[in-house]
Amino acid sequence: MKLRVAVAGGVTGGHLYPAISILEHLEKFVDVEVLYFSVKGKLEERIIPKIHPEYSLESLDVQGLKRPLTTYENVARLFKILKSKQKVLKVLRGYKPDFVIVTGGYVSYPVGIAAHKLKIPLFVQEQNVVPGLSNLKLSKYASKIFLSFKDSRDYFPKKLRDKLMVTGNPIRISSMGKKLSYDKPVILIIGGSGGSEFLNEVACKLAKELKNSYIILSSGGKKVPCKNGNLKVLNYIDNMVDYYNVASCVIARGGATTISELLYFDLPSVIIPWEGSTESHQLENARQIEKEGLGIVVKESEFSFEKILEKVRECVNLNKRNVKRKINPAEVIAREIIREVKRV
Ligand SMILES: CC(=O)N[C@H]1[C@@H](OP(=O)(O)OP(=O)(O)OC[C@H]2O[C@@H](n3ccc(=O)[nH]c3=O)[C@H](O)[C@@H]2O)O[C@H](CO)[C@@H](O)[C@@H]1O
Repeated sequence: MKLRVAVAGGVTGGHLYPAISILEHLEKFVDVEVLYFSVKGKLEERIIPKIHPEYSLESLDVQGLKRPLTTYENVARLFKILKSKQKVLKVLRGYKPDFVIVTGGYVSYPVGIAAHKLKIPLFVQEQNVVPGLSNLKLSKYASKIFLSFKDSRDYFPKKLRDKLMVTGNPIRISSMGKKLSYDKPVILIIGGSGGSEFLNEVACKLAKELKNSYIILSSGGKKVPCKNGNLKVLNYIDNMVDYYNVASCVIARGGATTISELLYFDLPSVIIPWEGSTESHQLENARQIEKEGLGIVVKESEFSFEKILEKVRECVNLNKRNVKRKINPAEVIAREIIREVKRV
């Protein structure tokens, strides 16, 4: 059986990697041909050609809506989204996918709406505890809505309850097959897929204090205000699993996909959610780490370096590693999609 699938979800790694993980798991069961709607100039246009050159990319010129939603600038942005819907409709009419998957972010909206208009089965996947606007709007057209956390159920209307499935967030971690090894504990600092200047500064201060550790920082290409022998700065890490494998402690923002990865790999962590995130959703994601007893959440507004230093020392000493194999939520989602598509 060969299935044609059209996908949207990107701009940030948090939306992109779950989509790729689902596609890779679908391929374990059936042949798939993939058309990916990307956003012009964004992360997916750099990553997909590198890891899946066989996917076709269809680039859309869209921008997300600013908050508060009632700003003048949003009129032009909304117009771009509606215009891109026409392009998506045309592409989907020609491509005739068997189904469409969206994993959120503003690019998902025109693609999901077009799928609904053309009566193509639509699957929505949400990473965050607090669902994103596009996914919420599209949920009423979806055949199934896959949720990462059960707390998300309350955000959807009661009449959609039957379509909701709590699966966990698909984990897509690339390995270079290269075993890294360090002779001191490794503290991995990731400011999400775009980096965080705030965490870059924290990394500098920690490197100065914790001489008996290596600090590895994914900086997102943002400014790092120091150079230090035990601080290794990478603009972007292509093989996260290799670094997760050697990390004793991870310091991160509250992006849902990073949080899910930390939970999946049972990595002790200190989470400092980005407070500018829409509806403070990063704080809600981060709380899941505390719920599982895997780490601690420190609010940026209550931040003090001394507190972080103390928490990082505790985190490095935790050494909690649950090596038992877990089922990747992507596998559950892939099986469910195939079951649904066969039913139609
Ligand atoms: C600024 C912004 O809009 N942030 C949102 C975005 O975050 P963002 O893209 O930062 O999302 P996450 O932290 O959830 O995920 C980042 C992903 O990129 C990967 N990675 C990261 C750094 C690196 O060097 N290499 C690498 O591969 C991580 O392993 C992870 O898979 O999507 C998340 C999931 O919807 C949301 O919760 C975040 O609030």
